[in-house]
Amino acid sequence: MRYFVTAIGTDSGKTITSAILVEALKADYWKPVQSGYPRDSETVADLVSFPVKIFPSSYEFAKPASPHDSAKAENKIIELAKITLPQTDNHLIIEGAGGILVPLNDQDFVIDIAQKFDLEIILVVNLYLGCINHTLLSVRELQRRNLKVKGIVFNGVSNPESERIILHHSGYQELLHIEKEALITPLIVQKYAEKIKNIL
Ligand SMILES: Nc1ncnc2c1ncn2[C@@H]1O[C@H](COP(=O)(O)OP(=O)(O)OP(=O)(O)O)[C@@H](O)[C@H]1O
Ligand SMILES: C[C@H](N)[C@H](N)CCCCCC(=O)O
Ligand SMILES: [Mg+2]
Repeated sequence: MRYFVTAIGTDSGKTITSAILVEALKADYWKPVQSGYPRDSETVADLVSFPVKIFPSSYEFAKPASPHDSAKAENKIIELAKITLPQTDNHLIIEGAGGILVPLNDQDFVIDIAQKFDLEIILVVNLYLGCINHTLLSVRELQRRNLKVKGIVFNGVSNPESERIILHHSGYQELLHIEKEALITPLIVQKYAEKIKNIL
């Protein structure tokens, strides 16, 4: 299995979701493009219960910004052609940066990485007032591109009517709901990994 974890924005819970998926599948992990610190690869390694294989990012930048901007700050340009899928016989969890249409450069977007490698998508939706619109716009773009979507991970304080209308209009299934936790720990990650593993 290879899943590309994307979201309706940044700070949505992609990294915690990725750690849960890595734990559930005992998968390898790859963040193709990383902007800012802490590095998500390190966070995932700290959150899982086993020595996860982490593939190096194709691009890493210091500035915590949109990748096209982080690259520019270092006088670099991200080239989609130079992003190559790590080869592994194991399951692989791939984490995007920010949301779907976050620019890599003046032509390409984060979601083009998933499209290039024909990866199945897991969409993280963090629940806030405004998330319905942001989710349905993201869904429109995923559908316009004919991308295969495994389902949605809801993150945060439950809002049953927001969740229902998102599932209704998207046609996607709910894979998991992550509650607002006081602290994200390896034990919490294991708890959610148990819940999601049979649906992956
Ligand atoms: N359900 C939750 N309960 C408590 N804290 C959470 C929860 N989900 C996310 N967080 C915290 O919110 C912050 C942002 O989450 P996370 O790093 O997973 O976002 P992201 O979508 O991966 O962001 P990026 O676009 O930078 O990769 C982190 O500090 C994380 O620990
Ligand atoms: C630095 C941050 N944590 C992410 N890695 C990148 C978020 C880019 C968001 C760009 C945008 O949508 O305006
Ligand atoms: Mg992240």
